[in-house]
Amino acid sequence: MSKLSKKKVIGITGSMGSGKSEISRYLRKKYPVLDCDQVNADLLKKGNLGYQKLNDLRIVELDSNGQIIKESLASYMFSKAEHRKQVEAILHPLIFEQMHKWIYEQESSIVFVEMPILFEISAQDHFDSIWCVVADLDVALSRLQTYRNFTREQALARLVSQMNPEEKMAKSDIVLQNNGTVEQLHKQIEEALKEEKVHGD
Ligand SMILES: CC(C)(COP(=O)(O)OP(=O)(O)OC[C@H]1O[C@@H](n2cnc3c(N)ncnc32)[C@H](O)[C@@H]1O)[C@@H](O)C(=O)NCCC(=O)NCCS
Ligand SMILES: Nc1ncnc2c1ncn2[C@@H]1O[C@H](COP(=O)(O)OP(=O)(O)OP(=O)(O)O)[C@@H](O)[C@H]1O
Repeated sequence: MSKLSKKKVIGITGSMGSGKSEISRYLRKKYPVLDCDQVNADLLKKGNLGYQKLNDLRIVELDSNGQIIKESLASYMFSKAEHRKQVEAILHPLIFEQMHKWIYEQESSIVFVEMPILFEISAQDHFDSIWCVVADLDVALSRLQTYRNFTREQALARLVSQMNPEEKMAKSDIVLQNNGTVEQLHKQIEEALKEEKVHGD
């Protein structure tokens, strides 16, 4: 049980393009799932706290509507490790604040939080159990190029700044393999849910 609530809080992590969103989409039929990328996207919207803090530092480019141009923030962040740390130090505390507020508000006894860089930012203590989804690098790159309009170079720049899948697997409670079909992934999710229930509260 989470130290913060009487709910079982399960983190879903994995590298970019590994299949986290597909897992979340499936779980949402029965459980509340929070997407931390979405939380971050909301914080970056014009006028919100993340927007204000980054805009005050003049490190973001704005479009004609005054919204942050994500591509320019991404190239700033992923071009230099210290830039990434600077932006993360601003956004991560805000993301955690939103996450805890959301967990508190849920009525379900099991909730899920999709957090792509959970291990990179040592967020393990926020979760009772951690699921990691992995796909081979070539499989993930090809899915990102086909479905998400990334170039190979853009996808690789983010992937190299993330922890390697072997290390993530070793630190996780449950590993889901996603090199096969979506149906094969769904079967593994059902098995993982059974395991979580056996290990109970
Ligand atoms: C770089 C930004 C502007 C890109 O925005 P965009 O809408 O294109 O992508 P989105 O936010 O959906 O992220 C897509 C993927 O990029 C990767 N990514 C995002 N932030 C990071 C990061 N700090 N380190 C490594 N990879 C990252 C993750 O795999 C993530 O799932 C945005 O991700 C951002 O502001 N990141 C900093 C905040 C953060 O660390 N977010 C992760 C939340 S756990
Ligand atoms: N087993 C699969 N077979 C075919 N396509 C898949 C499979 N799993 C996921 N996909 C597709 O691959 C793309 C990447 O998967 P998904 O969005 O779930 O990954 P992700 O880990 O959430 O990525 P990101 O970190 O970029 O958000 C999506 O378009 C998704 O529909």
